[in-house]
Amino acid sequence: MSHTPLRSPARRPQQDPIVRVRGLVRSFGHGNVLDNLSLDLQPGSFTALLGRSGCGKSTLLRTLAKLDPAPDGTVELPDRRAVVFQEPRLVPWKRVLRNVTLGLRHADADARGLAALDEVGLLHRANAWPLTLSGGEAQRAALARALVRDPRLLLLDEPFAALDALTRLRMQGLVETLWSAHAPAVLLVTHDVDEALLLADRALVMASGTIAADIPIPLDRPRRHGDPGFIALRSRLLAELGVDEEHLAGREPQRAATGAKPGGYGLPASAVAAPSR
Ligand SMILES: Nc1ncnc2c1ncn2[C@@H]1O[C@H](COP(=O)(O)OP(=O)(O)OP(=O)(O)O)[C@@H](O)[C@H]1O
Repeated sequence: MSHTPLRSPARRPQQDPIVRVRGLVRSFGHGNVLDNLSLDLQPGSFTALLGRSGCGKSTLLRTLAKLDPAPDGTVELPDRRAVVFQEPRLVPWKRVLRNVTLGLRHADADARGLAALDEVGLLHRANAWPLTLSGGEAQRAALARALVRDPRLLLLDEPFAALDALTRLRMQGLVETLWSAHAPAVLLVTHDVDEALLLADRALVMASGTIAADIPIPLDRPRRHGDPGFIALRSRLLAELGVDEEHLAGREPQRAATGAKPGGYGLPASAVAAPSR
C-alpha cells in the first residue's frame, strides 16, 4: 500500500472533546474493574490504550461502545460509533456486502458498502461468503462494516492480534490511511507497544481501574522503529507497563525457538501483558 503523506488530525487546535468520561465505575462483583476513571478524547485523535492483561481495557471499550449495561459515572459519546474486535464477527450466512451494510438504513446502502469495500481493498470479494475469506480479508470486511457508518468514534479492540506479521503490518497501514482520510477519533486497545507508537498520537496506560499514565506521541509520520524519538518513547511506555527491556532482550532466543507471536518490535505480547492480576 502506498503511504501518502499523512496529516495528523490530533495536531489541530484543541476542540471540545468528542468523548467525555467522568467517574466511571464498573464492578463484576470482585472489586472495581473501572474505578473512578475519567477520560477525554479529541475529535480526530488517535489514542492507544495499553495495560496489563485483565486491567479493564476491553471493559472500557465495551462501555464506550455501549455494549455493556450503563455504568456508574458520566459517559458522553458521539452517535456515530463503530467497533472492530479481534475476531471479525461476520454473519456467516450473509455475503460480504450484506455484512457490511447490515443494519444500514440509507437508500444508497449498497453503493456505500461497495465504496467501503473498495477503500479496504476488498471490492472483489463483495459477493463472497465470510467463511471463504482469509483472516486478513475478514478483518478488512470488519473495517469496511465500521467505515460505512462514517463513525466519529472508531473503537478497535486488538484488531490485528490474530493476524500474521505481514498482514498485521498491512492492516496497520490501512487503519492509518483510513484514519487520515476520514478523521474519526480512534481508540485502539493493543498489547503491542510498537503498534501504539506507529499509529497513535497519545498512549494511555491503564492500571488499578483508571488511566495511570497519559503519554503524548509527538512523532512525525510515517514513523520508523529505529528513530531515536521512537526508541525513547518505547522505553518510557515499557517502563510505565512495568516491563524490563533488558529482561526482554534476554528472552529473544527463547521466543525465536517457540515461534511466539511478537507483541511489538521484538516484544512478545505475553511479556508486555503478563502477569495477569
Ligand atoms: N462479563 C464479565 N463478568 C465477570 N467478570 C468480567 C466480565 N468482563 C470482564 N470481567 C473481568 O474484568 C476484568 C477486566 O477484564 P477486561 O477484559 O476488561 O481486561 P483487559 O485489560 O481487556 O484484558 P486483556 O488484555 O487480557 O484482554 C478481568 O478480571 C475480567 O475477568
